[in-house]
Amino acid sequence: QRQKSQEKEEGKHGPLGDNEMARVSTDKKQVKKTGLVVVKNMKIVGLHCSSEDLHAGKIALIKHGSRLKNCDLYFSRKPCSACLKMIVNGSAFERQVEALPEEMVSWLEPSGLQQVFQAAGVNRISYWPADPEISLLSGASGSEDAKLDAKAVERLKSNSRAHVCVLLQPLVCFMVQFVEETSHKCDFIQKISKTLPDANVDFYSECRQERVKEYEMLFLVSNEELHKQILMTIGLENLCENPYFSNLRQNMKDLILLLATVASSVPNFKHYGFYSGNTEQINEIHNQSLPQEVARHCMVQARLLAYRTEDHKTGVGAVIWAEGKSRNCDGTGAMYFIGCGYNAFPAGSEYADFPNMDDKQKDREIRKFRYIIHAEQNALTFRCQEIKPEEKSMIFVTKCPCDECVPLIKGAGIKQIYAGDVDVGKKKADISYMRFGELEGVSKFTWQLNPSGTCVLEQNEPESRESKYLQGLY
Ligand SMILES: Nc1ccn([C@@H]2O[C@H](COP(=O)(O)OP(=O)(O)OP(=O)(O)O)[C@@H](O)[C@H]2O)c(=O)n1
Repeated sequence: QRQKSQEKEEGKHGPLGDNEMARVSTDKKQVKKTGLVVVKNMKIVGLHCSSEDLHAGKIALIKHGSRLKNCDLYFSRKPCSACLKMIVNGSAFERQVEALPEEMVSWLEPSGLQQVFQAAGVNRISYWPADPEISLLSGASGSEDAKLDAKAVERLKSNSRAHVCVLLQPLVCFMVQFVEETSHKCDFIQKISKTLPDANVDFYSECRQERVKEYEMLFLVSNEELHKQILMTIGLENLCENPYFSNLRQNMKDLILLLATVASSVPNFKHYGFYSGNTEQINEIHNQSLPQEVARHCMVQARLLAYRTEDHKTGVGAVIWAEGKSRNCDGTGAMYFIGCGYNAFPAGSEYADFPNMDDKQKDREIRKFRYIIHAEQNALTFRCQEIKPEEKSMIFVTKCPCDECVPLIKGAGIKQIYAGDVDVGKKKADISYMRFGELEGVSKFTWQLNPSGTCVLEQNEPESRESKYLQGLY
């Protein structure tokens, strides 16, 4: 197909010259996948990824437009000049207006000023301090274009109101250890150990090692000298001296280890995945589950969120995605982010505003359960997009939805639930999990061994379907 459209193009404009072709192909190679999180008032309002045609920053502009005003953007690579110039565009406007004499400002009012402020840009742009979006890794010393781009980025940065920075704090003490222990004990790993008691006990550590390698490849410049050169080119020469450089590398490695640990709690192991027990259900196109790799990825997002919990004992995370009717410009394909949440006391409450005892506490009045907002409830409350009844929307929850949440999820029009079912059918002291098993009209995909005995992905997922999604999610 690509060849055909290329021929068509050539018919219109004449074939591309050799130089032009070479430029196009190096351009493609230089643009590495970039992830981007858009945050407004401490709330995630967008999760994007670069696609074949567009960088993540441009996608955010297309999707949010002037709603990017006052947002914080978190990039997995330093954005290139083409993205940055658009993103800081509005902020420069605001600065100009601030500098205008008072008479001129009033002259601009009412409609003129309003327009200027509507165009105003983002607050802060943070990026991961490794290889930038226009890769400097293509040659030992980086290609000329990439270096020029890095210079342009610096220039745009120093002339913009938006604060462009690296945010990489050391993890709190014992964080990795805590995450490892909790990941090891999470419902997904527990289910494998229960259903396959003689599975290699070390499968969890093996998965973790694999993930660490994978993420180091993605996020770390393995050669330290090369990393220093990159930092120097992207204007971070002050981080190249020790102890700053070694601290930076250590913080990056710790975070990679933490991500890999969380990811290995939803492991790619044997034929485990999110499956529906009801085979009739999976035959209907609308109810088809996502490719396993994508479902696992979204569940890892939910697992990460669970660490923000305000519950002393159990963290739960939930993420809602929807699939539009057609593939759009985002690297996440037709899938787009709706909202996310974790279990916590009502937003804005202070420490000790509410009781926080668990069900072991005899006095029922000081137990937490009447006050804690469940992860699914927060995801629904703080969603940034509407849930459209005609679209396939899905929620990923790290724990089985309880009786309070099941009717909410169904009532909100969510079509699919991905969850664990370890507690299903249980009536605990304060929370019951009876309704999930009986729930109808919403497809349920629970973490289990593939009931059909073979790997569904190999059996009937054409490769294109898997890659259609995966393209964007990493
Ligand atoms: N689908 C769910 C299920 C539970 N939770 C949260 O998970 C925590 C613990 O739930 P659970 O372990 O099922 O309840 P209990 O065993 O009663 O918890 P505890 O022993 O801590 O009282 C609670 O904060 C609850 O709000 C949630 O957010 N979403």
